[in-house]
Order: sequence, then structure tokens, then C-alpha cells
Amino acid sequence: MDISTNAKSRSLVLAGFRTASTFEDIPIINLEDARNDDPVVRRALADQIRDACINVGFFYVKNHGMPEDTISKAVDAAKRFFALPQSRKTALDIHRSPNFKGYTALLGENTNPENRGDLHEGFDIGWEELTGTSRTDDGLMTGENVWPADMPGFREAALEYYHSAVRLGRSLFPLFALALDLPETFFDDKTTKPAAIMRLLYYPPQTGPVDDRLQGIGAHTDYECFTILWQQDDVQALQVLNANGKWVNAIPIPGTLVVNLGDQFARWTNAVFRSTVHRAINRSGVERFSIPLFFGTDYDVKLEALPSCVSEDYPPQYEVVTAGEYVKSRLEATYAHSKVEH
Ligand SMILES: O=C(O)CCC(=O)C(=O)O
Ligand SMILES: [Fe+2]
Repeated sequence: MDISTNAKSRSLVLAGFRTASTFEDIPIINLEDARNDDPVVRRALADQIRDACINVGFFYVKNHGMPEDTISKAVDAAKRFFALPQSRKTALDIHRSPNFKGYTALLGENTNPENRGDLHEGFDIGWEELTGTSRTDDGLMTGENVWPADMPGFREAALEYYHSAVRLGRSLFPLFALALDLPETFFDDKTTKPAAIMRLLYYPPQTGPVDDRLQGIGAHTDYECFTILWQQDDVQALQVLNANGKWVNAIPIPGTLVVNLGDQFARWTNAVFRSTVHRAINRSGVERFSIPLFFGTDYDVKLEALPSCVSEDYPPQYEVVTAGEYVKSRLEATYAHSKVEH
């Protein structure tokens, strides 16, 4: 279906909507102008973002404002954590947490139900002030972070990255709003206590015969509005699926981060913004690390199709649920296969 010719639709967003997304490249967007005083300049940037969101669902950002030092300290922390003896990591197992905080063992997660488990280890954290405690008022998703003992500087490095990525994420929401023909402030009251989950990820190199059911992370879409992903410069692993069924490599580009849309945005936008299927396979022969931060709206906010993404001929495609119900149900499904009683 291509509804771009729908005469009844006056929405600029719907006017650009194509369902056959046969991209071969992932665009690079320069965020230098994100806070430019001139609304015309911000509008031009939002137009580029709209194009990427409608046609690809993925883009790189450069001049994103996250300090290199913050990134490298978090990557070092991840390397130290995953090198710990297995028993120290297992002590923080994510299944012990009421709300998905802590360590995921190799094969502990299965993002694609057709697969045998994902060949990565992970460590998940949510919002926590550097000098305070975790937030405890998230209803459905409430849960304290868990931290490894005797790892000086680990918590600080992880939280510094978390807050820096959340700042970047907050600066993207006004651009997404503009891209959707909404006031720049539209998401402000929906992102008052950022529902952001950060993961440190470790992918061991995969050797031996190719097993399509055993991948670093199986084919999936992300659950929140968007993901900000740091990926290791020298290892190609991330791939993005286009409408021709071709896996397009999201090659690591030094100095950039990857931004990809998740299913919350697909729901807000009635699938006009694309939550594109992706996977990661590390056959490079060396270890790979990555750090996604998944940024959604507050957990009590309802995911409802925006007026600019609905027309008489294109009614809402999804039932309305809250962001918290939605993320929790997706996380439960992801971890169900490795659940054991603790
Ligand atoms: O590690 C990567 O490059 C991708 C990770 C990912 O897709 C995810 O955690 O949802
Ligand atoms: Fe993902």
C-alpha cells in the first residue's frame, strides 16, 4: 500500500509515507543544528529525520554531543564486568530482579523466538541518580539497579554514560515531534522521568559452521521509542533488514552513534515511522562490545496514534496500551525461555 497519493490526507507526515522501504544505505545525520536558534534550521534537520524515520527506521548521528571520554570509560567498565568470574556475574542475574535489572547470561535471552537463544551477555540498568538512589515510582517497571561489589568506578562510569545518553535522547524528542508536525514540546510532559534502559553488551566471536538459529542477537525490533546505540568501531556485526529481505550492514562509523526506532514509535505513528528489524552476528574473530540505550515515554503514558499519522483511509492500526504495560510484556516474552525460579 502506498497512501502518499491519498487526496484526503493533508498531513505532511502521511504524504511522505511509503511502505516499501528498500533502502541500501543508512543515512548520516549531523546533529550540530539540533539546538540552533533559528526554527527554519531546526525544521530542515527534522525533515531529514522524518525521511530517515519513514524510509529506513535507522540513522547515524554525528556531532551528537556525548563526550568520547564518557563513552570510553563505559566501554572499559563493560570489559571489566564481563571479564569477571561467571559466579560473580550470575549473582546479579536479571531473573532475580522484579523488573529486568542486572546480568543476562550467554543464551539467557532469545529475541527471535525461532532461535535457540542469543549469543551475547548483557548488563541492564535503569534510571538512577549518581548521588542518590534508583527511582521507585515507576509502577509496573519499578526496580532498583543491581551493582557488582568490589568494582570501583563501575557504577559511576555506567551512570555517567546513562545520563549523557539520556541528555542526547531528550534533545532528539523535539526533533521527532517536529518531524511529526507536532509542537517541539509535544513529548515534554510524556518524558518527565525518562523510561530509559541501558545495556552493556558483550558478543563473543562466533566461530565454526554458521548456525542461523544461533546469532549474537536474533532478528527483532526494539520496544521503546528509539534506541541510541554505541557500537565498537572495528567490528562489523549489526545488520538491518530492508523490504527486499536484504540484510544491510550498519557498518561502524567512528564518531557516530546509531539511532533506530522502536515499536513504541511505530505505535505513536500508526506504523508511519518504521521500527526496523535488525540483528547482530559477530563472526569477526574478536570480541565485540556495544551499548544500547532504549528510550521510551513515561511508563504511564498511553501509546495512541497521533492525528498526523491517521486519516479516513488509514485508521489506527494498534490497540492502545500504556508504555509500561507494553515494554514489560515484551521483556517478559524475551526472557521467558530462560526463566527459572530463584
Ligand atoms: O549490539 C548491537 O549492535 C545491537 C543490539 C540490539 O539490537 C539490541 O540490544 O536491541
Ligand atoms: Fe535492537
